[in-house]
Amino acid sequence: MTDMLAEICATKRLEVDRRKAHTPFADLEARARAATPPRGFRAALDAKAATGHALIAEVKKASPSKGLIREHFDPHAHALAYQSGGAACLSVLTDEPYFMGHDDYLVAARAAVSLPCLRKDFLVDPWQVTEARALGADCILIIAAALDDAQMADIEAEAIRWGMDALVEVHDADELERALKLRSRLIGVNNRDLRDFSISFERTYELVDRAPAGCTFVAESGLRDKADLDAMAARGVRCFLVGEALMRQDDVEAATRALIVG
Ligand SMILES: O=C(O)c1ccccc1NCC(=O)[C@H](O)[C@H](O)COP(=O)(O)O
Repeated sequence: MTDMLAEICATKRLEVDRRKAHTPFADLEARARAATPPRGFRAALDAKAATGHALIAEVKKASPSKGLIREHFDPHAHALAYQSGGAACLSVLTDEPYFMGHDDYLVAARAAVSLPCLRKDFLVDPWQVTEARALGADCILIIAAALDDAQMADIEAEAIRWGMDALVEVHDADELERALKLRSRLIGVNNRDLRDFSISFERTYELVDRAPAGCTFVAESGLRDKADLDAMAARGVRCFLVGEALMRQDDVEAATRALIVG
C-alpha cells in the first residue's frame, strides 16, 4: 500500500470508529432498510456500453493531487447536468478530509436524478456499506490496494446483502487476480499512481485483455476528452470514470455530452 493510501485509510478508520460510537447499528440498519431500493449500477453501465461509451460521471470538489477543483460546487445541479448529458451512472465523493466531499452531496445528487450512484469513499469496514445504503448509494468501492482478501470479501458480502453493486478497483495484474476471487464482475482500473499521482493509460491497456469475458471493465482517472475515450475504446474499453475534466467545465452538461458523443 502506498503511504498516501495508508494515511487515508488510517484517517478513515478513526472516522468510522467515531461514527460507530455515535450510531447504533440497529438504527443504521433501519435507515438502510427504509432507503429507496438500489438502482442497478452495473446493469446501467452495461446497457450504455452496448451502444457507445458508458460514463460514470464523478461529482468531485477537490482532490489530494489537484486541491480545489471546483469553487462553485452544487452536487444537485452537477448531477442533473451529468444525467442530461448522457452519463450512465454517477460517482459522488463523500470523503471529507482529502476530497472535501460530504455524505450530503451523495444524498443531494441521487435525489436529483434517476441514475445509479456510487458512494466514492475509502471503505475499511463493512459498517460503511450499510451506511452507504442508508444514504441511498447503489454501489460501493472496494480498493484492492487498501484491503486484504478477507476484508474485501467481508465488504463485498455486505454489499450483496443490501442488493448493491461493488466496483472493485485495481492497479495491476496481482490486484486484478485478487479482485477476481470476489463475486463482483465490475472491475475498475485506476490509471493514477497513488505514489506520485502520475497518470498512465498503460495500466488500463495492460489489464483490459486479462479481464475475463463477462466482466464490466471500467477505466478510471486522468481521462480528459473524447479522444482519450476513443483511444481506449479502440483497445476494447467501454466504460469510463471521469471527474476532474468534467468538473472544471462551465457547461457541465455540454461537456458530458461532448465526451460521450463528440
Ligand atoms: O484524484 C486524486 O487525486 C486521488 C488521489 C488519491 C486517491 C484517489 C484519488 N482519486 C480518486 C479517483 O478514483 C478519481 O476521483 C476518479 O477516478 C476520477 O479521476 P479524475 O477523472 O482524474 O478526476
